[in-house]
Amino acid sequence: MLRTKPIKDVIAQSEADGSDGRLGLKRHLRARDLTGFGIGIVIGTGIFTLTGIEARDSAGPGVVVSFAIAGVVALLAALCYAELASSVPTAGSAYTYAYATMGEVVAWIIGWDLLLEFALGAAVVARGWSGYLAELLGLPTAWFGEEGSIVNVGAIGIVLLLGVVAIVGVRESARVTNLLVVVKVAICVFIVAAGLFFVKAANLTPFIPSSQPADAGEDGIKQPVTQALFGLEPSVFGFVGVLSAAAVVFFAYTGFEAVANLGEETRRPKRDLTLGLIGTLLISTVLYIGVSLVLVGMVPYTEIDRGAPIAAAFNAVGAGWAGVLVSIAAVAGLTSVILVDLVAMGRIGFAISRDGLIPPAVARIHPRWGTPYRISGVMTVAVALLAGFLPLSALADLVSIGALCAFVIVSIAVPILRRRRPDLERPFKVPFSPVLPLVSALACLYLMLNLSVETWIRFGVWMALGALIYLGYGYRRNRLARHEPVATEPAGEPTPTP
Ligand SMILES: NC(=[NH2+])NCCC[C@H](N)C(=O)O
Repeated sequence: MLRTKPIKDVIAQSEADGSDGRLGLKRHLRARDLTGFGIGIVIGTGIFTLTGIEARDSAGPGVVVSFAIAGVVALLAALCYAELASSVPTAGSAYTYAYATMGEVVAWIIGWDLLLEFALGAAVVARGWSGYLAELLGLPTAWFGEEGSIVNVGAIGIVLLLGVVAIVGVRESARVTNLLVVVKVAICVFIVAAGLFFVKAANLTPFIPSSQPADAGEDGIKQPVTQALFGLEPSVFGFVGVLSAAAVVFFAYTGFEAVANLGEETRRPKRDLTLGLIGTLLISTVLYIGVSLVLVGMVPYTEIDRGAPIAAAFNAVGAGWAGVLVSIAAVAGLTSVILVDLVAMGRIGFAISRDGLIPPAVARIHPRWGTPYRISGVMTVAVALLAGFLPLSALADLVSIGALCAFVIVSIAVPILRRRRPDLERPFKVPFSPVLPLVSALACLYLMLNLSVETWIRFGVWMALGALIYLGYGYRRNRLARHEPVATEPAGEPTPTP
């Protein structure tokens, strides 16, 4: 279980599989596309809905500080990702780094965790997408996400449609994503610029309302683990509220890691992955702080709308036309989130099955499209079913805990890889290692602990399921266990098993 996959094999494999002319993934992407993918997956439901809920219920105008805190933590993790991704550009990202540094069982945990994050990320956002679309076009909500309806046709439709785009090619996906990103970023900038005229200083005081007792849910399962552990009275507002809001709005930053899964499809991975990762985070942090500041400045926090806070804020100041623009941005934004989630999910599944921890037959790359079409196809259908039939709104926190868990491992992997393979070429290095990577790991862990008891329980159930699959299949059947070469076979044609 602790066996590691030698880093030279990882590199040889990603180079062989990724060179054009073979049946590998195709190298089409440039730094601009990577940043497009990054912003494509990052800016979405988080800023358009969570901002309102957390300002109203947990942090007040201090939600701006929550976004700043979450942004700094995400940036630290992105620096760690940048070091690993630029020195070992592989489709598996965190999963592969863990395989090379901490051993197979940790790698599997992370791989399984990432599948949760990306599949559920796509499904949760598809739900939100459907609701926004129905509102924008006045469609019958019974089919588009009304509470209690049996099937959500809109969510299924968008997932299948974008699944096809993801399978047909990474270049096609990049084009669609870039277009959507331009629309949503332009509208976000507009929101900030237009909203500034309506900001009232009075709305910003008190900036962090004083603390108040909170509803902890039945058996206290809705309160943050930190409060439950130390037996604190559940509370909101005050700095405690700002911190727990930071853990929730962290969702808005999740997904940037998808950039690191595109290393085998990038022309100059060593340079461009770093640019894509850090560029994505800087741009989104600035936009988030701007948008959230304008929102809490426009409306007293006690009157912020929970469903569509930004559009409602413009309505409240008599600029209802801006609300339409905001809805367009939300639909464009959510579309790109789902698309990039589906693209990345295929790459993670591909990397895991290439190693044989799930059946290797699904790792095959399509000869013309250059994408892992089988695994992407299977997982797209699974996501469509999840999005169509399960009540998902409560599961966004599960996406965040999945992301944070991966970030903890990736941060720890940085100093480990520096010791174990000191000679590895590192185009980008995290400054002040091991201090900064450790701070990053602890900060992510702390945010995890600020998520609710309920979320931890659900996460535990998913991980236990993963452990069963590993023991039942992956542990025995994978390539390292069977002493099969991992680097020499031409991609796309799995070695016939005797
Ligand atoms: N892989 C993921 N984490 N996907 C979900 C991304 C969600 C995105 N950050 C948003 O605010 O809408």
